Amino acid sequence: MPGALKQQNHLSKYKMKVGTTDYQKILNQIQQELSQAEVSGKVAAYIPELAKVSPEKFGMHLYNLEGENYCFGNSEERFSIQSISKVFSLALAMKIIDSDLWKRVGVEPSGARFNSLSLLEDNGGIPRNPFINAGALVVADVLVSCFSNPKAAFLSFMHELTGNSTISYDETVAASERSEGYRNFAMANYLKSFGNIKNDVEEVLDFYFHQCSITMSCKELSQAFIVFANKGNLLDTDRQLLTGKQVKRINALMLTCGFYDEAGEFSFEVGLPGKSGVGGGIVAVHPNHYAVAVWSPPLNPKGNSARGMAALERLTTLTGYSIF
Ligand SMILES: NC(=O)CC[C@H](N)C(=O)O
Repeated sequence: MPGALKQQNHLSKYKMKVGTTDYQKILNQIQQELSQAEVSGKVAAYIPELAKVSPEKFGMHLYNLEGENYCFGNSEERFSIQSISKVFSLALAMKIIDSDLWKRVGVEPSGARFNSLSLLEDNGGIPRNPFINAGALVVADVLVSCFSNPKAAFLSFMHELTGNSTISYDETVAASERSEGYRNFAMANYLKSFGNIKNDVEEVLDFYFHQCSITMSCKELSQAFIVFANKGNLLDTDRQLLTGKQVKRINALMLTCGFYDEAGEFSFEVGLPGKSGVGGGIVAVHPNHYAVAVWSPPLNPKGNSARGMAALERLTTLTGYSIF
């Protein structure tokens, strides 16, 4: 059938293009273009420890389903993953309770800053999604309810996901965030007033500040996120850690809510699901192809890494493919 043949040719052409992409050449070009470019933005200072990080840091690491690694710059230096941790905590909570979780957290973009309190009033204490702080605090509450030692359980999930038992909390960063964490304290108390935090507010915040304080490098993050590009399977052992449905939902939430009130812009410019953190990291996933992490501390006014967003826009433009 001529029609079928045409389709097959088209598919093999696409495969060939993906298969022959010279990622290292593209990453080198991104490094060259963006290291010199003037990038506006400010390193996060509302967590005092984060203000000490050099704005010059710049690294990127791409890990694909063939198990190949491509990188440049400070790609092996660990930094504070901050809100990127919300993807990991959500994945763990979904493994445990799933459908009940969605009675307590929504799945819609907020169109507001990551730490906005205003929408909670209108939505009766149900956060719009799990990636804004309010939603992540509810997810943290779920994990605190489920484990006798939630911090240890979360780390062991991280170790299982990455195959790397050296990943840990940065106690100095956690204490630093706590010392100035008035807004998150307000938010947790406000959620509690609606009955959407079940545990002691102090305990939930302690867990939340710790999950955000985890340090990982771009290399480690891209390897951790490959599970979202690989339908829930760990790449090294081929073990199924998350179901296909869970991965579909997490990727959908990353695409629509991963960048708060800049999720549309990220989707428009980059065209991949992803998640940012105020430590300057961004991780993005190309399902069935790769996971990529970039780190550059200066943040744009929406709280996302300015150079990181530009780097990922160049990646999907230079490779010529995104999920769209
Ligand atoms: N966007 C972020 O990375 C925010 C995380 C940070 N720990 C906070 O709660 O403010």
